[in-house]
Amino acid sequence: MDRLETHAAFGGTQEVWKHTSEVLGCEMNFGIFTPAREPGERLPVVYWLSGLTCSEQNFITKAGAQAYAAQHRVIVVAPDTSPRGEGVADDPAYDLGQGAGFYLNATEAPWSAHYRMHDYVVQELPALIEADFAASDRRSVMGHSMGGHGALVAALRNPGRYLAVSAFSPIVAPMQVPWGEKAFSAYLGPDRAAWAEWDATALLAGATERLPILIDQGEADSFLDGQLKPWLLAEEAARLGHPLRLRRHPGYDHSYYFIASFLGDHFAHHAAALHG
Ligand SMILES: N[C@@H](CCC(=O)N[C@@H](CSC=O)C(=O)NCC(=O)O)C(=O)O
Repeated sequence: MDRLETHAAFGGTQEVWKHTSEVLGCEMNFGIFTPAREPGERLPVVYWLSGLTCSEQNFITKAGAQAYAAQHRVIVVAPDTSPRGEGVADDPAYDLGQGAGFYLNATEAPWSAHYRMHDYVVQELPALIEADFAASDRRSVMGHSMGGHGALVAALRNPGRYLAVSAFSPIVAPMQVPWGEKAFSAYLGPDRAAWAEWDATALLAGATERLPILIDQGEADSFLDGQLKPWLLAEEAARLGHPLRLRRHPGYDHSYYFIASFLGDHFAHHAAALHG
């Protein structure tokens, strides 16, 4: 494992590391912010999952997360959004292939050779973080757009693994929107029954844990009506009695300006559970 960057920030350290992922079969970068801590102290970890076209850099450079992580004494880990490299399948479109891993385990060639982002972010990366950094095994997950979908699905598929979950502008029902239909057709094939295992709205009825969900959504988001449709998850949650808070914000778009505006509320939500 190689450290590519280190920067002092808010009394702690923002780093970027490169490592070889056995699960993905390629080299991967991730960002990790570690607050100031006592010698030997281990801190809980917030995993951030980014959206389409992102690398590990977008969140660590644009969201302003380090101030909140330092305030709440949590580590923040931000992985890349797909396997990468010359030997990894890709597509010229921004919403498929490298930069668009959708946090699932692909079953269809050529994608199945490397695209196992669910197992990477849920299993392999936390195991590395908890072995090689000052991290405890108290975890939470949040994300944006495709990464919001990833956060919701990671929590719903893995009861007991995360103490909190939240999302900004998530793709809540990928089976019902063009981004998800395109990616799931490629990565999972034509059987829509297989798709349901990676769709938060479809998974909610079978959830064995009622972990509260916090969602923030901008009303000036150009993807809101076509790709995101957060009301689909909110309606299903209401039907099932699953705790979900959907906050709609007039004037805010899909960008990191929106994320930065409300990220402090998400850190407070996560920290309450992680330190509780
Ligand atoms: N067509 C656009 C779409 C890319 C985009 O908006 N990406 C978002 C996430 S969208 C859902 O997953 C993003 O986070 N972009 C990075 C950023 O720093 O803003 C395009 O190709 O630009």
